[in-house]
Amino acid sequence: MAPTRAAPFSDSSALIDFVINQGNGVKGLSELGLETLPEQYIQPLEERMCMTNIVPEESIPVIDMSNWEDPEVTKLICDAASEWGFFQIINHGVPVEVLENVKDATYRFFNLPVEVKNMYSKEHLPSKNVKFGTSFAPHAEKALEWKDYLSLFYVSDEEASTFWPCVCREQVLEYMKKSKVVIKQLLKVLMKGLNVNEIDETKESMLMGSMRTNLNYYPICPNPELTVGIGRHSDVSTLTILLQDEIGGLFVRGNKKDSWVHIPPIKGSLVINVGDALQIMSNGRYKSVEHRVFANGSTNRISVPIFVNPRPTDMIGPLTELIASGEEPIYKQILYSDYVKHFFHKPHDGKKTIEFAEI
Ligand SMILES: CC(C)(COP(=O)(O)OP(=O)(O)OC[C@H]1O[C@@H](n2cnc3c(N)ncnc32)[C@H](O)[C@@H]1OP(=O)(O)O)[C@@H](O)C(=O)NCCC(=O)NCCSC(=O)/C=C/c1ccc(O)cc1
Ligand SMILES: O=C(O)CCC(=O)C(=O)O
Ligand SMILES: [Fe+2]
Repeated sequence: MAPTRAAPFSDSSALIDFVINQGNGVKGLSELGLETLPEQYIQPLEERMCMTNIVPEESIPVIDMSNWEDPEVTKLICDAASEWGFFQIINHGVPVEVLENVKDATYRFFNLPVEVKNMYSKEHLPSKNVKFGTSFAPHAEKALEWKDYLSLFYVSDEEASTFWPCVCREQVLEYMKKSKVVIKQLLKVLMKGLNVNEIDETKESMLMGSMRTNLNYYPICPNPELTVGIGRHSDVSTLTILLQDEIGGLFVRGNKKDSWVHIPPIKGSLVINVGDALQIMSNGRYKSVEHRVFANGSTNRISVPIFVNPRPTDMIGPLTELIASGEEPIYKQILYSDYVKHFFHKPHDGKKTIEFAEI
């Protein structure tokens, strides 16, 4: 590790150049051994961890998927999706070694030399489906987030073998493939909870027509209390399947006013959350809930979400079955790629994205 330095950058543009343009990311910053957090990462007071009202006595449901068709289990799933928007699943059928392999692969990717990782940045790769980046929307954010990521949009195995980094390709593909079984089970249960008993081809495309896996890397941070790993947001997916490591730091908005609830790591479990697309399709019945990730002062952390999405070309809106049964639609029909573009073009701002779809 380089000797400890307080402020190695002459000005703000030198730091931005190092982190974003040269592709060193926050991992590069972290490895400089900075004593203090660069000011670009200092979040407004209200977004910081010290201002957060954490409720230790609450926790999201943990659901055993062994008997996923049992009415008691299906009720737990539907209730969790409408009350919390988040739950953890155990005995979900995705082999532990598949999960361990994808975590190892995440470290392998981020430990590559900067020049190699940089080949996967937007500027350097001809494919739009692979993106190595940092923070969320660095050109639009007032304060940056302490996170680097690799985002992999799945098109086909052939496309992946051409463009995805070979150090993680097979492991991510296997993780996606093995997760599909439990994704289908969850969607079947959630649709049944809305009295939608058949998932035909059109509906399957709307629910899970495209998938994106992100490898998130949150390096050790000086002054973690001043910044965030990821700011408050809800996902724009239908469902997100999240693998986190044993470090912790993911918080979800609780049911009490202004409260936040920690999602404790459980070995072998997966965190499931409802995204905006499912909130829209269920006409508000299932909730996509704000969540955020704290920065950590002593340990690197990784997480690997699979975002299960409609296809970019799908029109999404409240399901016809719900409207036919007499419900008043609260969301309009929108082109899914317009919704996602709206999300990516602005900094994280909690639950605001969904206003784009409101009538
Ligand atoms: C609308 C997309 C995303 C892009 O369309 P495009 O017209 O080809 O436009 P660009 O590729 O130029 O991307 C538009 C902007 O979004 C940015 N972007 C394009 N994917 C990405 C990307 N995965 N990451 C972070 N910027 C991106 C991209 O860099 C660019 O930023 P900028 O150059 O500043 O205009 C299109 O690929 C699409 O419809 N994809 C399929 C659906 C899809 O990916 N859904 C997303 C599910 S992801 C999700 O639920 C949550 C993600 C999330 C991620 C990070 C968080 O911190 C929190 C949550
Ligand atoms: O790192 C985590 O635990 C959560 C990541 C997340 O919310 C996201 O990538 O959308
Ligand atoms: Fe998220």
